[in-house]
Amino acid sequence: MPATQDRPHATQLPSWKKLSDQQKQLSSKHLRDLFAADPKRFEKFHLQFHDLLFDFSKNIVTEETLTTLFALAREAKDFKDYEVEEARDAMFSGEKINTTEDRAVLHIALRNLTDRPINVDGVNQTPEVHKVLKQMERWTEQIRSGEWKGYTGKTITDVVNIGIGGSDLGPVMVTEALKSYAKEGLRVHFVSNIDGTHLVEAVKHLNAETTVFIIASKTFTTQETITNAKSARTWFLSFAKDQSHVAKHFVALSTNTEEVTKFGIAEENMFGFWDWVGGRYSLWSAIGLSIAVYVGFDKFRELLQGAHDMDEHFRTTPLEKNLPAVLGLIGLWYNNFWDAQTVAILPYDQYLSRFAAYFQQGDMESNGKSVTKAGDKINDFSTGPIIWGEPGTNGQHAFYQLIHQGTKLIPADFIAPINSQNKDLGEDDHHTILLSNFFAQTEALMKGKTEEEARAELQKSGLSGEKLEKLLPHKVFAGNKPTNSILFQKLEPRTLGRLIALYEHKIFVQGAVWNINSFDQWGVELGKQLAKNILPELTSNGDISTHDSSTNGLINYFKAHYHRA
Ligand SMILES: O=P(O)(O)OC[C@H]1O[C@H](O)[C@H](O)[C@@H](O)[C@@H]1O
Repeated sequence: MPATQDRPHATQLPSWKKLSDQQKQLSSKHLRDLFAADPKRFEKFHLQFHDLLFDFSKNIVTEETLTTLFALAREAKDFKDYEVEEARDAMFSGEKINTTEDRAVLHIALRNLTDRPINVDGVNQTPEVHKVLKQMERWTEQIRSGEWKGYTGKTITDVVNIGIGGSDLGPVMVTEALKSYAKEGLRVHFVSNIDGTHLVEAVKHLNAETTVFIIASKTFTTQETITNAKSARTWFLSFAKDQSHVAKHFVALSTNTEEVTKFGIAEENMFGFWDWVGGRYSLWSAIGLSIAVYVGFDKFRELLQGAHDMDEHFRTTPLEKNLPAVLGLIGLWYNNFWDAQTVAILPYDQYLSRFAAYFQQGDMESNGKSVTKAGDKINDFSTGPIIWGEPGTNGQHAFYQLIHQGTKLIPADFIAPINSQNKDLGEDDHHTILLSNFFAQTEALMKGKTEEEARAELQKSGLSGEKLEKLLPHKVFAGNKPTNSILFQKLEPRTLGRLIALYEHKIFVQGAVWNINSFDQWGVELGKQLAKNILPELTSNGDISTHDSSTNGLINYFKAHYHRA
């Protein structure tokens, strides 16, 4: 790789320049015209993978745009180590692509249920992965069958996962998504926030005799998790009294045996994983134990299988037919050439209510970077988008107004099952109503409503003259708002696995084009460091004057009004 001063930026690449020109040409066109000009647009711009249908025809793209995006993904060899396909191969072969932490990135190994060896430093990781899966399976069955008893000999009814970030969001999202597969009489709860309220409210109605705590922390040093775990232990011991009962009620998911043992959890109750599992990619590892116990190990295995299906697709399919690549490159198109700052993820499925929140961490922690892998400051293009969203149709009654008529461009992903898990509720079919909204919204966002159409509508409703003219501009929809539509048969574990892995690899593709490290997260450190300094100041005597006037003012105001007990 050339020295910093000789390295071209992504923006100087031939395809980048072409895309910039194409954007200028396309900005005078409307999606309506693109559809009118080509009746085969849907046929051309959709892909299918097993039960997933990915329609990207309602994007402001032409075949030329896509060809140039694929070219962009393949060039840029001269300023980085890998183009996208090479970067992908490097990940799959266990290379240490997380360069700032000198780690491999192998969540794909966690769902490799085959015997294909995946080596790190010459050591095949597959047998170890399968060993932990076996251990998880055993424990899951013990809990679900009632064989594992609490300290008074009762069957476990409640499992509380204590973790935060990647050790919380994945299990929260997936247990919600697969709720319909849950075992009757076994509940899962999640405690993540250091705010004591979270723990207090979670355990309020639980019985210590029938509750198991899963302490989930890759590092086992995360302040929130360890504090919550200690308080959970205090709560538990206030009933169980005897320290020896902790063994039957606390298990740990971690890479840090030493800290787990120090906490008082026996090694046999620890489920391990490895430094090559990033927190936000860890639901497939032991971190998924709460999922496995809730839905059963077979279903957890199906989830892994689904992700593995997508891994294989991503690994072996040319970019042109590769779902994560197309999703990623279209996202990059808006991010870098249309100045879109955000992406809305809008699942028309109540079970996917935490999907957007999950990928807030997945995407924003991965691609929220402003230096390249080589350490060059990025100041001429934008990296990871802001991810947000809520399930439809709730979002429609809340924030869609801004997507339709605001001044910002918000590309959106619409996601829905074709068949609901819940049918025959009464007179009306909820699911067709739900899906009619999905189709209507994507159509409305694409087409909009012209002034002529709005005028005709107002006239039809009996309005005319000045009244009509006054109202008219408010009734116009510009349209031309891009959306992706993803439909799948039913929210089954295997499908969910495919869907999550699709978004994971989308993040990978974008990070690879931008040449950033999508697998570290140094940005979360500074606040943690400062909080460590501030904590003793909150309980010390007298006013604080070591910070800026705002921070001093806030701390001193807090101290003046805080009552510890
Ligand atoms: O699993 P842990 O080591 O407790 O880490 C939990 C979380 O905290 C960190 O601050 C990171 O930002 C996350 O990526 C991580 O998932």
